[in-house]
Amino acid sequence: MSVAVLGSGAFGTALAISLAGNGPVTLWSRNAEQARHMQDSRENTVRLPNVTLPDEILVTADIQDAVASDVLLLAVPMQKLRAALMEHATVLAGKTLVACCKGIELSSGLGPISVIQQTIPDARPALLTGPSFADDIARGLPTALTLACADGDLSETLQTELTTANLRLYRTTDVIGAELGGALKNVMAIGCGAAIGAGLGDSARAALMTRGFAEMQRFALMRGARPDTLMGLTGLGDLVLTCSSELSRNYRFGLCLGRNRPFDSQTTVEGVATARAMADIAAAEGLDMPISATVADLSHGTYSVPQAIQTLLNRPLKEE
Ligand SMILES: NC(=O)C1=CN([C@@H]2O[C@H](COP(=O)(O)OP(=O)(O)OC[C@H]3O[C@@H](n4cnc5c(N)ncnc54)[C@H](OP(=O)(O)O)[C@@H]3O)[C@@H](O)[C@H]2O)C=CC1
Ligand SMILES: O=C(CO)COP(=O)(O)O
Repeated sequence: MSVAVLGSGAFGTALAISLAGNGPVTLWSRNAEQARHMQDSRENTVRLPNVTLPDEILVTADIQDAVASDVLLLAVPMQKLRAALMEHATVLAGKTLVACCKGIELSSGLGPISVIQQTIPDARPALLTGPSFADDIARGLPTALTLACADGDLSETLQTELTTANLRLYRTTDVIGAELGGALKNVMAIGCGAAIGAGLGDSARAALMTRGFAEMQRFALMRGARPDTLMGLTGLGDLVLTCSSELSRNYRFGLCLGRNRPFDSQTTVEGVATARAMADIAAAEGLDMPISATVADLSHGTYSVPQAIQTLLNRPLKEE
């Protein structure tokens, strides 16, 4: 089964490198100059420097080269997914499309699978998610991820085809749970980064992770996820990774908020839009999601860190 990756950012490049161990991979970039540079220099100097692209990877800016593959991995940021799909809707029709992004679309409140279903109705959608830093995957370090697909047969096929020497895939048919585990943990990572950045300590981080996880589960159940899905790689696993490592951009963004320092606006930080989406949906549904709402306000500059702390600590006491 041939594989192409659409989107040559950090994650798309890392996945292409890992999959190259299974055979030829096409890595598509929307930027022709960057594609040429990567193909010639065998390095993605912009998004994933200091890692060599194996010879099995063809980097191209010609979408026809990519859509000739059986399976297409979509490695673009969540808020860009719809535009990327719509731009190439004709050639993506009927394809197996595996979203690799983590987030909730702000304009619609939908996750990546639903966005694929809306834009390319006859595509066969799946999702690859879970705890993994692009750098780790690209360096061949062991990683375990979740492959989610509502079609059980396709789920098994993709699990087999996309597993590599260092990338072990588990499968689930709970696409809603898988989507939300990956999306919501980024919101909590921003909150944890802010707490550590502001010097609030590891105990505060543990409290935020635990109570944040309770919010993630509450939200996911409301949206129809299976109760156990978020206990796996896509929920708890990714929460632990992202809330505790400075390799995470969401966590680093939070650190800067906590330290009152600027953050590079060109860096992809999925949790900012997702926090807003999550807080708005929760408010409309009457769900109690204080950490998510606070992270949304903090990320968008409505709250300062001291205000955020006071808001969370001064709430009425309750049962756990
Ligand atoms: N990095 C990581 O460790 C991990 C990332 N992910 C997820 O993967 C997704 C992508 O993240 P990541 O690769 O790190 O992000 P990056 O910021 O490194 O790269 C994003 C890529 O998407 C491309 N892109 C943006 N908009 C479009 C579009 N409309 N059409 C085509 N390409 C587009 C960008 O192209 P250009 O350079 O031209 O702007 C860029 O190559 C995110 O949802 C993230 O949460 C998941 C697990 C790990
Ligand atoms: O999703 C990730 C780890 O699983 C990557 O996290 P960041 O997007 O915060 O860098």
